[in-house]
Amino acid sequence: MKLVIGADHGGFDLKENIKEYLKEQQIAFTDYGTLTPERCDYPVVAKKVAEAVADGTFDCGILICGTGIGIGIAANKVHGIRAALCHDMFSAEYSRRHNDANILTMGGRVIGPGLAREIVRIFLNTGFDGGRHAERVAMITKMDK
Ligand SMILES: O=C(CO)[C@H](O)[C@H](O)[C@H](O)COP(=O)(O)O
Repeated sequence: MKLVIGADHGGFDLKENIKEYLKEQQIAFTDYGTLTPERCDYPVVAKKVAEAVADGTFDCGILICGTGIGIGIAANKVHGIRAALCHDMFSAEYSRRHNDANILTMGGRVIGPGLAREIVRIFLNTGFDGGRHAERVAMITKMDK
């Protein structure tokens, strides 16, 4: 699985923490920034990460801003992206099982690293259920065009 991660300044600290977790778990990833805690614009990193997932460079992504909302709104503008804001484990599981989410978004000013790590673990280890959910996801993809 090829994974890309990105954040703005509001998600920087949580991104760094999640990177440590991924290293501990020996999960390879690429960091598309931001690489410092200086203020920056979340649509820029959202676009970079979302386009790289949409074109198949990566299988999935993790995007973090202050709330997880703005970066997810921006990512979902890219055709083929299903970015899901998850701040609990149930949502993380079902964003994969029912929505085939390909980007997880979280808010670094909303949740702590312990919960965020669990959310990442579930997101990365849960598959898509397919069936009726695939038909619904196809309807969403059609709306993209
Ligand atoms: O866009 C956001 C809200 O969805 C993010 O939380 C940003 O990180 C936040 O807006 C940044 O705000 P700041 O006042 O520039 O730090």
